[in-house]
Amino acid sequence: MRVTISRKAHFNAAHRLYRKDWTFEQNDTVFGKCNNPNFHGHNYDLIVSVTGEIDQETGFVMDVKILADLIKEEVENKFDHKNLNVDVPEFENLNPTAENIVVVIWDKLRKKIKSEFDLEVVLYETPRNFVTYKGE
Ligand SMILES: Nc1nc2c(c(=O)[nH]1)N=C([C@H](O)[C@H](O)COP(=O)(O)OP(=O)(O)OP(=O)(O)O)CN2
Ligand SMILES: [Zn+2]
Repeated sequence: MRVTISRKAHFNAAHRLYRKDWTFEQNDTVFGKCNNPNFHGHNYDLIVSVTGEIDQETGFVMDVKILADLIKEEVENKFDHKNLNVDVPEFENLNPTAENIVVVIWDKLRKKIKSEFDLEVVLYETPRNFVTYKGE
């Protein structure tokens, strides 16, 4: 019997969507206002879901406090109030789109969560735009 537990989290970050190897005009055509050289920000919301068997002794799939601390350490402390392009090494040469951000977050968490658990991350870039990654 596999059950999913989920934890919501939040971070605020700035970014610019562009490719360093394209001209400003090329970037403007593809990324529009998101190519603003002065960056812009989002209030990102995150839902991290872990699926696994219920431990018969504890009744937990995983202690949600452990999951919350992990998200704080691996995501919030590294991304909150940061400029993703400038401050976060993973995006030095990777465009910080919602798609790329969710994969970076999933990779960070996957390394810290036991392989017996499935992991899914949903990232809201705006209240209406969100992406999902589960390692497939
Ligand atoms: N596939 C993607 N498309 C877009 C991404 C992305 O990460 N993946 N990102 C952006 C920009 O980051 C942009 O800043 C999004 O903001 P905005 O267009 O203002 O967001 P909304 O759609 O929620 O705003 P509306 O008011 O509904 O226009 C763009 N595209
Ligand atoms: Zn944006």
